[in-house]
Amino acid sequence: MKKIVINGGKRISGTISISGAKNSVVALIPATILANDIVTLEGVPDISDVASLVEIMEIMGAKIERNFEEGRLVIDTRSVVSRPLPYGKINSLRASYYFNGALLGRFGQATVGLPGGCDLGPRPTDLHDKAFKALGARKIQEEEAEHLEVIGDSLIGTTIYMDVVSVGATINTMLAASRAKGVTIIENAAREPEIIDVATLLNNMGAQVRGAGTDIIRITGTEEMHGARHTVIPDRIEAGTYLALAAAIGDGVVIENVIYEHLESFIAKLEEMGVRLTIRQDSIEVHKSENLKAVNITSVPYPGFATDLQQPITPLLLQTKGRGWIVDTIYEKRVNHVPELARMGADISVLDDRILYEAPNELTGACVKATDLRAGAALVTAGAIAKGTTQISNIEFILRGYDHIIEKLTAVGVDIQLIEA
Ligand SMILES: CC(=O)N[C@H]1[C@@H](OP(=O)(O)OP(=O)(O)OC[C@H]2O[C@@H](n3ccc(=O)[nH]c3=O)[C@H](O)[C@@H]2O)O[C@H](CO)[C@@H](O)[C@@H]1O
Ligand SMILES: C=C(OP(=O)(O)O)C(=O)O
Repeated sequence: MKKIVINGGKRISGTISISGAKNSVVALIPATILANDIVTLEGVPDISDVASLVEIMEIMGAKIERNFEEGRLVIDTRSVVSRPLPYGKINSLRASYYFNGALLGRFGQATVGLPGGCDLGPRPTDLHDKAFKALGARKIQEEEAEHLEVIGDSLIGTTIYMDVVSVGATINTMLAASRAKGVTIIENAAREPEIIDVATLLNNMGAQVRGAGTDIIRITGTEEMHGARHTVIPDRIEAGTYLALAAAIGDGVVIENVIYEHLESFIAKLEEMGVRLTIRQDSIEVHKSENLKAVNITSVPYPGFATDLQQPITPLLLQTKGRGWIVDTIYEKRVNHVPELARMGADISVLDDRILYEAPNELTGACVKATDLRAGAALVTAGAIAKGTTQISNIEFILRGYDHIIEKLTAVGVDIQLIEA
């Protein structure tokens, strides 16, 4: 079993370069199935979610050349067949549900094991079902998988209103509708940058997706799609994680390969706290920041404060002065980092789905458990801030989404190691 060990309490400085976005690439890889051709993805992060998706794609018959050093995947989907994708690998990540939209679009049928991903409380998929049904597919629930099949000759475009803003359901609908007959309109669509990234790839593959990034997306289905080359956008969540770390213990840290506009609500909170930043074309410099103020955070759909960043920013909040709270309106049970931070000496608790904290806190190293991906990122940050040694177990969650985290943090002066325990 692997663990991360951090000897914390040291100041950091230098440059961290951000990798391609996990929450984009996990949709881009299944999207390549729609092409029946060769698609090259650049800027692919070396994370275990990508490794799992590559394995699943190979089981389906895709031929994949991977060069993780250069961040490139060349995916040939010409010999992909729609075979049942069982539980197991599929269940190791959430994004396996994008195979439903992609396989349904290309083959008119899909049998995919139930999705997994981090335990953030209930993670329903009723809106995905609603969209597939509206497009003319029926679902047969099997024991550990679901089977989808087109009822008539093909999927038929229609108007779909999303009752809740959902990244997953918006992307899955775009995937299936790209190969449907006629026009599909998604109303109340999610507006995350990852949705624009997926739409860009689909359009480069010959689809006609218009309006991605707004809450109305219009997809004109096409019979044929083809190969393309695409560079994944930078990971705004990885960037936010390291910006928060730099604000807590940095003596000048540059986070490069970022798109500032994707991080506006996060940066606004850092500025409200008093963090000193210089924003450049594609990098953000975090200066040594002192006397930070406690702030309140409410996570909401983009362009609001991202749910994925509420856990990674928590250790920084603990270094401010005052009282504050966090409410996650997307996943209200996303609070598993709280008891672990309390074990490190934080004055933090959960009351009625609201995280309450009082700062400043002197954190001390402890043995803690990463219960999910972003809780794990929060513990890495807390471990780097804390005095003494922190041992983090369950780190496979962290490796789902952070490319070369040990190397990147070592380079700026964090005393961090991966050990076999
Ligand atoms: C809007 C939002 O911030 N989405 C985040 C969500 O995406 P993810 O794709 O996991 O979740 P969705 O965006 O689909 O879900 C948003 C909300 O809609 C609800 N829902 C979703 C699908 C459905 O069929 N029915 C339903 O009720 C969910 O319970 C949740 O409360 O988690 C990802 C991983 O942490 C983040 O990267 C996304 O930014
Ligand atoms: C929880 C996350 O991912 P997933 O939806 O894949 O579990 C995340 O990226 O923070």
